[in-house]
Amino acid sequence: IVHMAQEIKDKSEKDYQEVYNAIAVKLREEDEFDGYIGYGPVLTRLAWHSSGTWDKNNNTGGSFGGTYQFQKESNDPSNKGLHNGAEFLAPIHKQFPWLSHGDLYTLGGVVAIQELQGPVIPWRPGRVDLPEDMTPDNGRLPDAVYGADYVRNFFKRLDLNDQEVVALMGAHCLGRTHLQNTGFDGPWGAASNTFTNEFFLNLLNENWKLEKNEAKNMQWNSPKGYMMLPTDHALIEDDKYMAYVKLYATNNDKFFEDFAKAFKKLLEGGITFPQSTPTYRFETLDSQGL
Ligand code: HEM
Ligand SMILES: Nc1cccc2nccn12
Repeated sequence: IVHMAQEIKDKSEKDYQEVYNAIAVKLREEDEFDGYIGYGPVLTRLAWHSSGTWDKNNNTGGSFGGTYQFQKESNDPSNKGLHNGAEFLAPIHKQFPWLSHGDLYTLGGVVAIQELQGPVIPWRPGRVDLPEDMTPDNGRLPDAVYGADYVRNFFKRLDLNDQEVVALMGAHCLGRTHLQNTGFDGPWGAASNTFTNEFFLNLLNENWKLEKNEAKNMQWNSPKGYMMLPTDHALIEDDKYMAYVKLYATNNDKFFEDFAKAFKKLLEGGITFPQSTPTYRFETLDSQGL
């Protein structure tokens, strides 16, 4: 299967910056969601989950077709809680009906990362809505209970290597786990809505204890009230992953640079873009003085 992005002839950078700004203003205004964490984290997770269904071996799934809009995909148990992000974006889709669902879900993640003071994520438009019968099966997203070998093998299907996997996992600096969504709890300490390299600093500096949580799942907890999933902790159990954890803990610029590249790659998995498609680097509200 080839997913060829369509050439968008009648929309300019200004039009897409207008969509970016509409999402960013709504994000700034609706700050009370999830105990004043806001919608940034769940929008980031929605962009990742709508892209993470891709299978490089047969080029099915991925962000191209916007199939998260169909219940078969949004009701995947792996997607529990993401409806909050989709409901946040619904009015944006009404305001800009020319934007495809695939472009909407991925752009939402770009806005979230950039407005939470993360790196600029280069982004290309042109994803095309696919019919419901092209929705990939459930079960393509990762479980949290396994170790390094599982993580490494899982991300091979998304064509992502050790360095890209560690960089991307840094997005777990955002938001929180919710017992009612995934059976993981915490952090009891302040959950963050600012994009930093603290995930890596916490991994290296906290005193982690493996404990059974209220949902009978094992998770790593620290005295300061932070938590890590088994798949998070796996990054300091494996020498190859550990080298990148240390790199990103000590070099925030390198983390930002590598995260931006890996997140773009994740959001574009399986898509062929025409040579003529521009790559947009959007301004944040702050940098526009808005
Ligand atoms: C081994 C791979 C991964 C696993 C097993 C995993 C698992 C999880 C789990 C269990 C949660 C808690 C969800 C909830 O209870 O509401 C979560 C949250 C989150 N994940 Fe991941 N994740 C993985 C990779 C990623 C990647 C690659 C990204 C983005 C680049 C990401 C971004 C997020 C964000 C932003 C949240 C917070 C969501 C919120 O606060 O509502 N995760 N993840
Ligand atoms: N915030 C958050 C979300 C998901 C996973 C995770 N591990 C450590 C922190 N964290």
